[in-house]
Amino acid sequence: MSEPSIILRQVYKDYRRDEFVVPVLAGLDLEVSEGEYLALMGPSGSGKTTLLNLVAGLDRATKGEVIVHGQDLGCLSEAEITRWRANNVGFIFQTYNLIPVLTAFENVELPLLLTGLSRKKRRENVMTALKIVGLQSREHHYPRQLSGGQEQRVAIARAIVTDPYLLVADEPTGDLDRNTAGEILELLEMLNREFEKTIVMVTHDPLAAARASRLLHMDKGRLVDDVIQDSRVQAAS
Ligand SMILES: Nc1ncnc2c1ncn2[C@@H]1O[C@H](COP(=O)(O)OP(=O)(O)OP(=O)(O)O)[C@@H](O)[C@H]1O
Repeated sequence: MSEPSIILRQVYKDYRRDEFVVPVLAGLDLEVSEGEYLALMGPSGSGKTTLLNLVAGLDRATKGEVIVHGQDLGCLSEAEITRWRANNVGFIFQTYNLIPVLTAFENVELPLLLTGLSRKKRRENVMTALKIVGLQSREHHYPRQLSGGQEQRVAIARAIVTDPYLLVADEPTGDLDRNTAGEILELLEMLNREFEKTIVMVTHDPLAAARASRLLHMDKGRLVDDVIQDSRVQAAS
């Protein structure tokens, strides 16, 4: 662990609905070190996804600072933050969000189409990512020809293909049975330990949370508990 590389200082987030203002985060402070694997838990509506979206540059704070990997996200224009996201963040969703008419290879290649990489280099990077998730033999398969667990693996390959600094995962095992969920969690843990990806994961699943190196509990937009889980492997088994 080194310098904090995600810093939230006095972060406020309100949503506006017509003339109503819904305050969700009210003065949140948080520091995450490079290489940490953070799980966010808490009741529905407590602000977990809101926090995840701010850290990933998908949404902006109403007030306060969000600094990720040395970049103050509040200083970036819309175009700059889109580019920043493409280079720095990999996204993993509960429902995989694969494009049904594209093969596994083409789905994983998508984020690389925004870069200036040659076709040959793109192919190399896609095959490396598919290999890391154990699906190099499924490159020509369409999402409907894959199991849920395999679809999530393809989605993870797509998230890592640009070699981002940060992976954000919103309920990554929410749609999977227990065994398949365990395999996906092992993969995330490997990406954290071996590839040193910083991970922020929202989850309702205590088994998933037990895999993380740090567990934050949120309630009503506040951080109410912050636990370093040194014994995460034992806790998960
Ligand atoms: N775009 C939006 N516009 C208005 N209100 C929103 C918006 N997004 C979220 N909210 C509100 O903000 C609050 C926090 O939502 P958030 O999705 O961050 O909670 P959560 O802890 O992730 O919940 P869950 O576990 O159910 O996914 C909720 O009351 C929600 O209704």
